[in-house]
Parts: sequence; structure tokens; C-alpha cells
Amino acid sequence: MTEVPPIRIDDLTARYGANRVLNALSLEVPTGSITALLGGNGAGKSTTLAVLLGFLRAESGKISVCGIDPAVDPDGARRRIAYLPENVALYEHLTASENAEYLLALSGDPQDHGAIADAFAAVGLQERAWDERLGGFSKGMRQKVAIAVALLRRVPVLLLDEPTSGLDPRATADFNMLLSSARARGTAVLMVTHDLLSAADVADRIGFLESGRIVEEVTATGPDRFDIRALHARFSAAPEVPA
Ligand SMILES: Nc1ncnc2c1ncn2[C@@H]1O[C@H](COP(=O)(O)OP(=O)(O)OP(=O)(O)O)[C@@H](O)[C@H]1O
Repeated sequence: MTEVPPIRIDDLTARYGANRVLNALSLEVPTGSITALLGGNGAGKSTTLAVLLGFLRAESGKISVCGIDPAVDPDGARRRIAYLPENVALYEHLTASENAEYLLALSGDPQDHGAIADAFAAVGLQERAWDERLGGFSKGMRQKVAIAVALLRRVPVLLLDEPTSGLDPRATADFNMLLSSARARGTAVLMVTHDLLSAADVADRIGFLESGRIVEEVTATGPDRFDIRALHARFSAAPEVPA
């Protein structure tokens, strides 16, 4: 029996009003792999995530999350997805542990203190921060709380919108290591990003999105994985689409 890919998009078209944003988009993210979507402003990267999450309906084409059409069963699709938006929404007046406890209970995956502590340790959140309120946390620390929650849910699909924007190189490298461990556990990761270096560091495949369709895909090969210079030339050549 052939396995249903965690993310599959076939010939997808979607629009906001009169503005056709996704245009014959096709994309597959297999189990245990990381795909990065790059593209200029307004190319349709975040919209691709919105369709997978069932926030926007496709006009035509097919989309499935572990075999579920998010337009037909958005809750079913979302139960299989951990989603990190660019600006992670956490509760400022709760501590890191309380945030994790609350968010996991909300998503129907309650976890005990021990599991949360293990996840915080795994993502490198310093122990003294676990019981601190989020008010004074840096963006990197917030990302760690959010990714710990996402990983604790052990869902098959992880969607990330600009996960490394605003992170320093050390925090970006730490974050990429976490993604690698999620991949090793079988998670299908789709990240949209402008961070070519981070994508080249961690992704198995990079797709370039232009005007709502993937115009080129490159796959990591050999010890050097990607030809960064060629990617940079390619990426800088992508036209910007007015928002
Ligand atoms: N909620 C919305 N309502 C109407 N139009 C929208 C909405 N969200 C996005 N758009 C439009 O859809 C197009 C694609 O936007 P999208 O956010 O998917 O691009 P992006 O590739 O993620 O860009 P960026 O790199 O700037 O984040 C843009 O023209 C944008 O103005």
C-alpha cells in the first residue's frame, strides 16, 4: 500500500477576492523531511500555510493533510498540524510552564510537568526561565517555548512561518537542530522563509515560489547539500510582487 504523504498539494488555485494568490501550486512533503518555501514578498508563501490550515478555501485543485482535506474537515487537519506563526502568540502573564500546560490542554494533548520539563530541556530553554512569566522573554526564548509545545504534541506535520526572523545566528542554529530532530522522529516540516542560509542549512528540499506557483525545486545532494551561491543568485532574481 502506498503511504499517504503528510502534505500533498496538487494544482491548487486560491484567491483573496479578485486577487488570485495561488496559481497551479503543486507540492509534496514526505514523512521525515523538511521543505523550505522561498519567494519574494507577496509570492503566496503564508497563503499556502493558510490553505493547509483550512483558513482559506482552495478555488480548484487538491490539498490534503495526512489524507484529510482541510476545507472539508479543518479540525481534523489541524489536529495533525503544529503551526508556528511568525509572531508566536503566548500568554504574557503566565510562566513558560503554564503556557505549555495551557496550550497543550487547549489542543487536546495534555502533558504532565515532567514531559514539559524534558521538552524545555531538549529545546535548550534555560531551567531558571521555566517558571518565569513570559514578559521578559526574548524572541528566541519564546520560540523555544512554542517549539517545545509543538514537539510535545507529536503531530505528523509542522508548519513554520518565518521561524528564524529576528533570531541571532546561534539561536537560528539551535532552532535548526530542533527541526532536524523533529525530522528524525518522522515529522513532515514545511517552513516558509526569507532566510536562505537557514533553509540551505536544514532543508532537504527548497522550492521557489513566484506568483503563487513553484517555479523551481532543488534537493540537497552530497556533503555540500546546496550550492549557496547559485541559490542566492536564483533567490535574488525572484521578482517582487506588490502586496
Ligand atoms: N487576509 C488577506 N486578505 C486579502 N489579501 C491577502 C490576505 N493575506 C494575503 N493577501 C494577499 O495575498 C498575496 C500573497 O500574500 P502572502 O502573505 O501569502 O505572501 P508571502 O509570500 O507570505 O509574502 P511575505 O514574504 O511578504 O510574507 C499578497 O498580494 C497579499 O496582499
